[in-house]
Amino acid sequence: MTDSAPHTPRLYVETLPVGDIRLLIPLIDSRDPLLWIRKGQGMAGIGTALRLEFSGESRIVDACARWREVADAATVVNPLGSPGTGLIAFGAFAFAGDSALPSVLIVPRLIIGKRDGQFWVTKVTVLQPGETVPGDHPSLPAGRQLGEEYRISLLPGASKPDSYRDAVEKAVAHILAGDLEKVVLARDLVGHLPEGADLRRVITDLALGYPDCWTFAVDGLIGSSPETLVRVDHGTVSARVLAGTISRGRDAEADHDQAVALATSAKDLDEHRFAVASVLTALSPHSRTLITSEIPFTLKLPNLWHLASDVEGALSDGSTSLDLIASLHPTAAVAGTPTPDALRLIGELEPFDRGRYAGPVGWVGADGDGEWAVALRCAQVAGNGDITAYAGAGIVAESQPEHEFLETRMKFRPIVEAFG
Ligand SMILES: C=C(O[C@@H]1C=C(C(=O)O)C=C[C@H]1O)C(=O)O
Repeated sequence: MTDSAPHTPRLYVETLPVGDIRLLIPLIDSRDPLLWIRKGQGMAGIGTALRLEFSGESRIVDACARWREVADAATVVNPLGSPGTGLIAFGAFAFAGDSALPSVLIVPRLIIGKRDGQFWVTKVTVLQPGETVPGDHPSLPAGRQLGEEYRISLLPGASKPDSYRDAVEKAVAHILAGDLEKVVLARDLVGHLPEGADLRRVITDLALGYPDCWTFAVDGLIGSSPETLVRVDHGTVSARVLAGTISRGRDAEADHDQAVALATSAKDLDEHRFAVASVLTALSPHSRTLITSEIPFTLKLPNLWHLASDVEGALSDGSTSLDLIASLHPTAAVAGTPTPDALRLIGELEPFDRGRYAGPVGWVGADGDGEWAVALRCAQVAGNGDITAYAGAGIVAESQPEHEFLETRMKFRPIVEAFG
């Protein structure tokens, strides 16, 4: 844990219901946006009341413990009690324990939320010694117009197209040799953000283009993910597992044929089976009532079809959403099977640090409830404006390098188009 604060800050958190908020994106910072929305609902954050950093293999477990201390020490005035109200932290965790990028939990100074016809503002104050109540109450900030339009091309980074195809070939050879069953290999694209560029433009494009996905912005990690790693809400747990992908068809008939081809593809069903099994194995110690359908369904996104399975259950051990992401990450949808062998091969074949790509991104509340997605279809924007986008594909025995390369190209589309 890199957060070395000797004491736990005392947060004073006050939520107030407010009138209709039409749009959240105009409210957030143009260069350091904090956001979590789906179908226009969710939370926006402004400023930083508290930033906790974690690293190493124990980064998620450390975050669980530290968050409990922070929540226990906080005074929360919250007349609403619904998800996202009161004290929350936005979070993004690195995929790997040896990543150079820290994992973070960020408590904003101001949180603005909308959900199921309810609108609220939460103000977070770090109390000074002796202080018991801050002077002022939460109030709605004014939105600001988006900055000028810009277009950025994202080009191959450390992983060039040919080296990606080679890596897939090597991975298939390992699988055929019996070293492992599945590995997810990613590649990267890079670009640079112009001085003064307003990231809310990219976020608006993602949110409008992919309304059914989680559009997120946390510590420079920006994207729109279709995959719910885990959601905890008053004792219930749910997840949406995705693995298995095919392109959309050119017209309605071809599109339908593509969905049928995906739903009957032995290769994709195999990939999917590994992913569902890894989620069930991770969640079953925490829930005795997990339900998932026998066969996956096809999920239609603007850029592709996925095989999907929803998992749901009642929590039997009071786990928080952070406890569960510690158990779940990394799933076979983004690492492979068996996990240790897949991680070793990723380290060997991917010529870059994944950073927070394919790690958990989301939010946690004071009671531990929260929503976490797998950070996919995303890019990390560094403080100096450097942009790195990532996309990967699950490799199994039947995988073909060119096919997997084209699959990553489809998965890059949301982020490439939002910047481009
Ligand atoms: C690895 C990614 O996606 C994951 C891999 C998938 C697959 O291999 O079919 C599908 C959805 C995701 O679980 C990515 O988008 O980068």
